[in-house]
Parts: sequence; C-alpha cells; structure tokens
Amino acid sequence: MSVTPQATPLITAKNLWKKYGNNTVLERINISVYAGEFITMVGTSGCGKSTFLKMLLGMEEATSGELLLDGKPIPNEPDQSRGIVFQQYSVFPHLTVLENVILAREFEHSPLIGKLFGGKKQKVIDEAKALLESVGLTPSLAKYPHELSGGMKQRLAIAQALIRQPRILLLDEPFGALDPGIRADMHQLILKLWREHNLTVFMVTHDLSEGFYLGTRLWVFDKLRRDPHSPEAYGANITYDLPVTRKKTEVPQEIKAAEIAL
Ligand SMILES: Nc1ncnc2c1ncn2[C@@H]1O[C@H](COP(=O)(O)OP(=O)(O)OP(=O)(O)O)[C@@H](O)[C@H]1O
Repeated sequence: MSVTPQATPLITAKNLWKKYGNNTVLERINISVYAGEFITMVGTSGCGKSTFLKMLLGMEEATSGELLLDGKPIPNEPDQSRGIVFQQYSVFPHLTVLENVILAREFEHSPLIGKLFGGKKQKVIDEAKALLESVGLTPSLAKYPHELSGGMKQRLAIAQALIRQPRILLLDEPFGALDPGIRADMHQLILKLWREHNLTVFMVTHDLSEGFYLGTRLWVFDKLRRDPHSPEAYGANITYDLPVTRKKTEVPQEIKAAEIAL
C-alpha cells in the first residue's frame, strides 16, 4: 500500500507570541500556510500585522513559540527566499529604474562589493530588463524614481523584490497610497506575477474588498481578550481564517460588520 506523503507547510506558526517590553502584540498564533496560497491580512491599526510580516522576513524574532519555514526555524535575518514591498516607496532615488533592479540582484551575488562584471553582469541586465518588461516599465528603464508616478514606483519596488526570485512575497499595504484606477491595474499585475512566479504571498491591506478580491485566504487580526485598564496586556490573534472560494468581490456578512473598525 502506498502512502501519499503529507506536504510540509511552507510556513508554520506554533503558539507564536510577540512582545515589545510589556506590550503584547501577538499571542497564540497557530497557522499553516502551503506553497501557492495568497494570504491577505486585515485588522485594526496597531494590532500587529506589520510585525507578523517582519517576523516572516526575519527582521523581528518571536518572543516565544515557533515560526517555521519548510519545517525549520525561519532564518533570523532577511534572505533571498523572502522579498518585501512596503507602502512607502523603497527605491534608491539616485539610481535609474534599471540600475535599481540590477543593484538588488548584484547584492545577492556579491554582497561584499555589490558589483558584477562581464558576462555575469550582462546576464543580470537581461534578467532585470525582462522583469521590468513584465511589470510594464520598459519605457522607463532610464528614468529616475522622482520621474515616476506612485504606481510606477510600486511596480519598480515589486521588480526589485522579484529579481532575487523569492518564494515568498511580503506586501505591506503596497497599494494603500495609490488612486483607485491605478490600484485596479496593480491588482491585475500582482495576480499575474503571483501565478507566473509561483509565489506564496502575504499581504497586509486596510481594504477588505481588496483582501477578498486578491486573496485565496483572508485573515482577520483582532484581540480576543482585552483589559481596559491595561491595553497592552493582551495581544492580537487570527480571529477569522477564511478560505476565499466565493465570488471574489463578495464580503461575508459576519465580518462586514467589523469593516468599519478596520
Ligand atoms: N520596533 C518596535 N518597538 C516597539 N514597539 C513596536 C515596534 N514595532 C511595532 N511596535 C508596536 O507593536 C504594535 C503593532 O504594530 P504594527 O505596526 O505591527 O501594527 P499594524 O497592525 O501593522 O498597524 P497599522 O495597520 O497601523 O500599520 C504597535 O503597538 C506598535 O507600537
């Protein structure tokens, strides 16, 4: 009799807690996430969504509990397996669009000197150009960030994250500062890149509709326990973990009521 092996989750959290001093930010987080999922994360301001992303990136360590990548403790510093895009544009202002993407790749290959030469350099240039084409920036290769719109800057930030071929893409409100029309274009782009690059995505958003539209699974962060005399005593948990199989734009009734608070 053959036994079908159970796939190891890409990310597992086991009784994960995060505290800053006496401030309990996250408590008792238990989740498993498989390769290819698109997790969207909503919750009130300050409830620890960005902190959770930073822990996935390796910028912050758990206070207790386990956070595993492929069943092993997640490396406690950022590496090539995980890329991140923030709401505020994180590109180098003194470099062109093409140079910004090349630099991200050069640091990966040659972190001490940050420079590649000859054939290797040409290969990186070709890869960067191909990626910039896939995010729609081919006409802007020689432009500097100040010459780009907000949407174009975010396209560049996404290309910078993807040039290192991460398996996991972390997005911290990447479209929060963009106009609605531009945001709709970015939604199509991120869905295309998610499929083409076989990514697992964790995305923080304040827009519940966006969360339902993009995600295959939506998490709501909230506090289950509160002490009005000691607001920092308890941390947030994932209070809803919803598979998004319904019509993508429909928000379920039970959390529609909570939308005002997000
Ligand atoms: N480096 C830090 N040192 C101390 N406290 C921190 C640090 N980073 C975050 N915090 C605290 O952790 C809590 C959660 O912050 P976090 O940014 O993760 O929330 P969030 O849910 O992402 O909020 P928002 O939706 O407003 O971005 C806040 O109380 C914040 O003040």
